[in-house]
Amino acid sequence: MKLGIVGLPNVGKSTLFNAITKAGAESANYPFCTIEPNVGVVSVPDERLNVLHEMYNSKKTVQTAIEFYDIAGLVKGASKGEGLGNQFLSHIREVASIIHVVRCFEDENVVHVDGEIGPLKDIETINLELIFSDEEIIERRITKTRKALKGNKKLQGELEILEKIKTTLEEGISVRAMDLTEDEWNFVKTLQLLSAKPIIYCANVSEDDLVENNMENKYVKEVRAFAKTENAEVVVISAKIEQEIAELEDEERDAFLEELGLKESGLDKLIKSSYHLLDLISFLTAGPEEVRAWTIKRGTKAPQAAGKIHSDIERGFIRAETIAFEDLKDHGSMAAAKEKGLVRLEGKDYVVQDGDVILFRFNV
Ligand SMILES: Nc1ncnc2c1ncn2[C@@H]1O[C@H](COP(=O)(O)OP(=O)(O)OP(=O)(O)O)[C@@H](O)[C@H]1O
Ligand SMILES: [Mg+2]
Repeated sequence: MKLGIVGLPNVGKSTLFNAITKAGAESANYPFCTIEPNVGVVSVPDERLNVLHEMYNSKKTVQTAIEFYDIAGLVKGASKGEGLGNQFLSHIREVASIIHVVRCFEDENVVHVDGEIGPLKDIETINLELIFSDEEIIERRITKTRKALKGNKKLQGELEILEKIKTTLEEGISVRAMDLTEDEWNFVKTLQLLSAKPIIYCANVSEDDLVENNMENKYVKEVRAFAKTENAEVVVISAKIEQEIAELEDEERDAFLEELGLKESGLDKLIKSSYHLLDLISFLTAGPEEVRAWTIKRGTKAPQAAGKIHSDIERGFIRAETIAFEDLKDHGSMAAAKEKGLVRLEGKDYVVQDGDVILFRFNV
């Protein structure tokens, strides 16, 4: 489950990556500084764990993690081999979701590959490369499906979706913006299209905009307007400041954030949003030894969730003693919540919800 950080050269991708992962990837003020993708594992902040940690007086807290890929800058013509060309399109193919960094800061000292700042044009440049690459895939697939259709009439439905996708791509619109049924999405997922990947637009603003303008400027507005057409989320950050913040110790960090008038760093917000973008949720386990968040796909049933902890628990699954985190928090302890009848005994068909605190009963 990886996210790829994508964008034009020199817009702040590696700076953001370093801030998120504290990894120290090379970032520099020249285009194509990054060639091979950097990979970083990032803990997902979860305040619920702090509450449980206090409640259980646990020895240890374990957060979940996701992986970020810092990909090389993409330029116009990449789908035809320009810049670093198909090589990084293939890196994008490997990730489940995309963080698209868009330059929204003015700084004469930082080169823009097109000579001027223009978020809409930048977004379009990147998206079109992904769209061109998808077009090739779709065309090949349509040819193949037409041939196979002669022997198998069932493929007619698929062909219709493929044609619909082709038309959308030809209009320069990403597949993720399409209005499709659940069945159609399930089919689309099998096609591995780049423009179908879920996306967050990450607007990278200057320090001044962060402090003085409440993270808004005319560029961010452009990004928001575009993102809306795809129902995509926008997260505003200042990568440069975030990198500075990331280098601080926890206490200094809190003080600095307060000084800037921020409740949480933009990064924490970005990481949380990224987690949801991957369609992941967390269930929690708690005890005196450890409190821990576990990652599952939304829609996972109790036994498979248990399998994340240990395959024996999945195999011998009896039931899941489950309580919603908020209920547990409101009552202060498991015993009090139990008394109020808030702990449910869930069976093998129960679909685990985000924030469920679970104790699995099993038998092997
Ligand atoms: N919010 C910001 N304000 C001002 N300068 C910034 C901001 N974010 C990044 N920069 C600067 O922009 C330059 C390019 O950053 P970075 O190397 O992270 O870009 P990149 O997108 O990874 O580029 P490449 O595609 O070449 O790898 C650096 O000098 C960095 O300090
Ligand atoms: Mg870079």
